[in-house]
Amino acid sequence: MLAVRELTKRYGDRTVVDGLTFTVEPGRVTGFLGPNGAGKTTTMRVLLGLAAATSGEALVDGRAYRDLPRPALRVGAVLPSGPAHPGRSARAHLRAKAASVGVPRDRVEEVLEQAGLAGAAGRRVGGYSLGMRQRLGVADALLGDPGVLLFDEPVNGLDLDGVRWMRGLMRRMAGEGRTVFVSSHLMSEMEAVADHLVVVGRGRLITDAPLSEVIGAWSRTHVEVRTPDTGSLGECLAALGPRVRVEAGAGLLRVFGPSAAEVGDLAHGAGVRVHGLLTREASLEQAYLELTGGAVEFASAEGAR
Ligand SMILES: Nc1ncnc2c1ncn2[C@@H]1O[C@H](COP(=O)(O)OP(=O)(O)OP(=O)(O)O)[C@@H](O)[C@H]1O
Repeated sequence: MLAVRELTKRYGDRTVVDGLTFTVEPGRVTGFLGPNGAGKTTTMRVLLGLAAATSGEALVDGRAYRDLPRPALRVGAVLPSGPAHPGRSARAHLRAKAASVGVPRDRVEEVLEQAGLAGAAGRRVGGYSLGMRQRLGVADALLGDPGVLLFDEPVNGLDLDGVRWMRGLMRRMAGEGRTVFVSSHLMSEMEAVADHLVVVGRGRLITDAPLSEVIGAWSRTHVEVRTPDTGSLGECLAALGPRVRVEAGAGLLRVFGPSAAEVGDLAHGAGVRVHGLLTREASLEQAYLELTGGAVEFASAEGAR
């Protein structure tokens, strides 16, 4: 289990994590979601003892990382930097680590197998593809058979096979009762893998809730209509009464309530030209945009509009 309590991290006069409190429970995949620069990596680094908290605490199984006896047996992390020296083979790297953390040598072959790297284990890591380096990161994290696993943007740079494999691995690890905490800014990825979400923006907690609850509360299936005559169609829709809600944009209406067929028929009946009609299902992406709209640190001018 992970517990972050009132965690604050400052770099100079910049507060990048700001009084963050949440727990990550075992037996499920918890997604750690937030815009670029929201403080996800920093929080993970504090949990892993790689950065010091300015105040508050970040605990693994009730203790700060530095106070964990044999931490590699408690917590494993898959980080974007990857674990190994490029001149070494994966096997040599893992054997050295096994010796230093007191894990039997046989375990190296097991984790190489689990990570799908057995066939390439004798090759220099410097020649590995990004996907193979990610797999080595997984083998490294699993070496001590830890109950807690952290993944920082684990599918970055992976091909479809790699993405599916990584998803399966995270689900399996949670199914075995481990604590699985995974950061990402990829909505589709989180929707596919997470049971629970911790969403942050500008270092602060935005929400901590089951995935289904986040989608249910912050996103609704609706119909998107592109029309050069938003005014007339908007009026027809408003006449349908309170079961219909309409949001207007430039040449675009978002219609909550009726189906796409109803909206299309209504437009046809009213002689309004429609250039596009699309059902947008409730999704994490929609929910996330609602939730984090005000918290994006590096928005493009287009995004900000
Ligand atoms: N060592 C450091 N010194 C100074 N500033 C830092 C340091 N590490 C991170 N930051 C800043 O802290 C902020 C939060 O960064 P962090 O990497 O934790 O965010 P993130 O949520 O993981 O974002 P991303 O999705 O872009 O990785 C960023 O603005 C970053 O520039």
